[in-house]
Amino acid sequence: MSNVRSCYGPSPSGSGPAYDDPESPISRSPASRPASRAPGRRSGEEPLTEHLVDPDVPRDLHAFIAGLPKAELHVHHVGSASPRIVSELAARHPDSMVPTDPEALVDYFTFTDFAHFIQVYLSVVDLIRTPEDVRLLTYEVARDMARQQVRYAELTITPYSSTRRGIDERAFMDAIEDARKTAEADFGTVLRWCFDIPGEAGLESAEETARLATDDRLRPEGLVSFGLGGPEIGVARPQFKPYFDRAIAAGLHSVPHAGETTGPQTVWDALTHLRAERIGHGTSSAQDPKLLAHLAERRIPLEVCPTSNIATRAVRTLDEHPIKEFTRAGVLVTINSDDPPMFGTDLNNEYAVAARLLGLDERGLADLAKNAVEAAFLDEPGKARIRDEIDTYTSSWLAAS
Ligand SMILES: O=C(O)c1cccc(C(=O)CC[C@H]2O[C@@H](n3cnc4c(=O)[nH]cnc43)[C@H](O)[C@@H]2O)c1
Ligand SMILES: [Zn+2]
Repeated sequence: MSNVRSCYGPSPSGSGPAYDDPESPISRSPASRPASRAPGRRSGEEPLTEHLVDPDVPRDLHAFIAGLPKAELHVHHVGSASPRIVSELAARHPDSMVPTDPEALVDYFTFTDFAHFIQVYLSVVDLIRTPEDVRLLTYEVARDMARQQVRYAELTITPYSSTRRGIDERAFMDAIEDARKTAEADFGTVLRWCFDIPGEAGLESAEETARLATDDRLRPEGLVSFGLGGPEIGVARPQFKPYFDRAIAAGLHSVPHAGETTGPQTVWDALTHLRAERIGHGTSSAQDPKLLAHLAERRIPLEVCPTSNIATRAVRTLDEHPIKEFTRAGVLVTINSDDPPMFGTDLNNEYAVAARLLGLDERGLADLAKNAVEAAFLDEPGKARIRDEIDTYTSSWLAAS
């Protein structure tokens, strides 16, 4: 059993904050809620997961993070399905093997290793069977993001997994686009897509993903990048070069996972063969000083997902996470949640983890949030808007302190 539990269980730090989604059937009692934040510091509704409070991070800093406008660059579509969404989908498809009982989900979302995580992940993929399921998932994920003050997110979607399960490709694209536009209008969160190849599914999946991403009749307006996910062991990056070449030629950015569960050579391969512009995880880059120097010099960002790395056992403990080595080497670090409910985290918690591991105060956290804006595949006016929001929020927070 992993020492990191799902959102229903103890915190990554082991101190036991439990999931407190106000809509969750197992919200904590008011008595167990964290003390209220300083009055007048932020407006709007409660953050989604105020429960995730690292005791080593000052409460005020948690409150600052909760209100900080953020961008997220590495977060999976199906992996973002909250217990509330999973329950709703499981109710629609009662023959599914995914438990609906929150207590059972605690164990279900506890992983022995990366392969086990993928096995569980695919059982949740099996819950997405109709275009309406796709629309519901996408829209509700945006709602959850907006509650964490996420202004912009690049959501990694694996269209192959849906089309091979029989969802019509046109209806799939319409569903994500409809959800994207409605969510932006309703919540103000801008969504963009990264279509990823599930590498372990072979070159057939690469062909299908490249086709869906580059066919002008299908390609959704919100698509900005092309990725490669799933297990890395035995799934060499260079074989995907022709598919990335096609995607890049069609104007998409290259953002493969690399160095999550294998060594730094995989990151080099992603850079050399797949022309990666950002690296998903890149955790093992820390083992290769030349690689770190290369990433820093070329300003190739790492999409760091600390809690994910513990949950899948890619890294043993948070204190052993190489994030500090990345920043020390001058690498542009962005903070992300990967598959937040499955890993018992959310983006706010990942910022709190980063604050602790990097010793950041409010200004440091604001800079971290701006790293994600810099690394985003968003136009300059869009970036400037979020940066201004971050600066205004931070200045008024500090002025009130
Ligand atoms: O959909 C299928 O039929 C299928 C068949 C064979 C293999 C696969 C996959 O390997 C799907 C993996 C899927 O996992 C996603 N994901 C989510 N979190 C992570 C992560 O931390 N690291 C790598 N991959 C992750 C990713 O989007 C893959 O496409 C599917
Ligand atoms: Zn990922």
